[in-house]
Amino acid sequence: MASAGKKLQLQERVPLRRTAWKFADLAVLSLLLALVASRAASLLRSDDGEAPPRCWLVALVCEVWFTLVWLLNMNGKWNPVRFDTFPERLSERIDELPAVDLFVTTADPKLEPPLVTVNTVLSLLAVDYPVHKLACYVSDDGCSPVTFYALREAVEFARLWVPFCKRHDVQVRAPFVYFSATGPERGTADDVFLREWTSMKSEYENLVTRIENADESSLVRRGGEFAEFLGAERRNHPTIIKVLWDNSKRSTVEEVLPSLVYISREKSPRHHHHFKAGAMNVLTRVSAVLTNAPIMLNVDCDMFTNNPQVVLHAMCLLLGFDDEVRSGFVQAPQRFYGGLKDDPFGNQMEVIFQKLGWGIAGLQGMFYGGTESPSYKELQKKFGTSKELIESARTIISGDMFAAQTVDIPSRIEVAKEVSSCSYETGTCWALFLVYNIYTFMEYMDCRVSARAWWNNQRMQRITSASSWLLAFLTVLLKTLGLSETVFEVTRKDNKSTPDSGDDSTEDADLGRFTFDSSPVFIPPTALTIVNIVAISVGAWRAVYATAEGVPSGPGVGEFVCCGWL
Ligand SMILES: O=c1ccn([C@@H]2O[C@H](COP(=O)(O)OP(=O)(O)O[C@H]3O[C@H](CO)[C@@H](O)[C@H](O)[C@H]3O)[C@@H](O)[C@H]2O)c(=O)[nH]1
Ligand SMILES: [Mn+2]
Repeated sequence: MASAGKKLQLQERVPLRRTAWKFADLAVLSLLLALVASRAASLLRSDDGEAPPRCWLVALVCEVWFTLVWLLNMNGKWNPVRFDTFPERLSERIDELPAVDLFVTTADPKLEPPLVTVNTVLSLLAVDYPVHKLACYVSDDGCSPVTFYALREAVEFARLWVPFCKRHDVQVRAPFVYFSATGPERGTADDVFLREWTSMKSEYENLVTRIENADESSLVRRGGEFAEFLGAERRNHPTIIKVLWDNSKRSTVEEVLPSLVYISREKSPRHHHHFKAGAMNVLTRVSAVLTNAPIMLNVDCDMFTNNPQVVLHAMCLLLGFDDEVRSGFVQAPQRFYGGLKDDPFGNQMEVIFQKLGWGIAGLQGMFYGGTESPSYKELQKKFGTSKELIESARTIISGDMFAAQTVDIPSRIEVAKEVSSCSYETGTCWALFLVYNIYTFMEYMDCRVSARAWWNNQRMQRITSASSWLLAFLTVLLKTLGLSETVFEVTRKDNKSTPDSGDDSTEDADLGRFTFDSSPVFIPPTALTIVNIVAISVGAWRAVYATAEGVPSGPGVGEFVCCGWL
């Protein structure tokens, strides 16, 4: 037992070397400083008592801001570390392991199909951890009898699925992913396995059919367990709590399933429900009176654990320090399943998670991503409200603060147009432009993310910073001034595990494309594009005119490249 000798180390903090990157960091920084210095100098120099052009000031502000962001970014990435965990060493401390409450939130049976939530729950029920120390709570803000029914059916399936996964050491325990592979992962030589695999697959298909055919009104008419859903309006109903599986009385090692509890918290038009945060608070309170585990793990309904040992890995980090207070939560990196090839929408964040995530881990510990994060409940309560702060800090530090650049480049172009004879731009600006882009490109190569993905991310950064970030800024401004309320729209989820293998060819063709609708979110980037196209056309005309007339006042190559790049 553990007391018999010195406990084996559960985790190791491995510093990652990045000497060459540090030089690159400094190179970009010195170019930025040189640019700011020369901009400031030329502003001061502006002779004849004439006021310097206003856009020069704007450019200076943008460049200073960009330099500041770079400085923060650089600091965040400076000394990255990786944490290696040794879950096998926990085997001798099994009795000491703390209980864990697993939380899943879902909000809308249409946008978040119950089958998606069911898969998340199944992958959690099947994790490698002492079963009687686990309890899973599902919060349903949709107050949907279909979601409840789906979970009820899922329990029956789980009684077969969980032992199957553990017997055969299945790696991905979300059935929709597991069965989307062409055949059983193991060699066909194993007869028993093959038979079980085939029968599990057909059990799962039956489950899918039952859930997909479930119909709200006929479920409610069934009465019994469903009676409480009768007349329950989504935004106005009392709390519904249902224990779908209870292993508290039978806490033997043979027990196959963790407890599973369904909760649809009370809603009333008179009280704000605070979206996911509100749901999490209710989950914390309900679990406190039922199982009251010291640790909780929070997962959104469209996620699953891709590693059955995830809770054990987390324990290595939560218990692995001499002073346990030092570790308040563990953040698993988000990997996207069914993500499109080459990240056309720039939202897979692989490079950010690796570069900045490990960097921040080296400073003080990972930032809180809002999900996939086992944590001590006490700390959660304490810092719960500061999540926005942490997230905004993340955005501020993150490498994609290109927002500055989007404002930056056009203003620089304006400046350049007024004084095209000014020559410093050719030096510092070009070097900065090249070094900066090569730097971000190399980061993608380093993380083994394709060049295409880099390009797509560059594009999307321009679009998001000019659209959603700009509007988000305005929204926060309006909210702060008390002029409007923020609304949260749940994003649509589906459970296709391989988007590019579907047979709906028209839908496939549109997968990597942007869908434009009437949303005002598209106005700013479209306006910017038009302005730049006009600028290029006018510039081209002026360049041709200037060459023809022999007057040296046409725009330079820099202007064209910058306009095009933007
Ligand atoms: O009223 C609500 C609204 C949402 N949710 C749940 O909250 C989660 C996140 O909602 P989603 O629409 O998927 O938003 P995302 O933009 O994907 O959320 C990301 O960003 C959020 C805010 O930072 C984090 O909380 C999430 O974990 C993270 O996945 C989902 O499980 C929802 O079911 C609720 O429970 N109640
Ligand atoms: Mn989500």
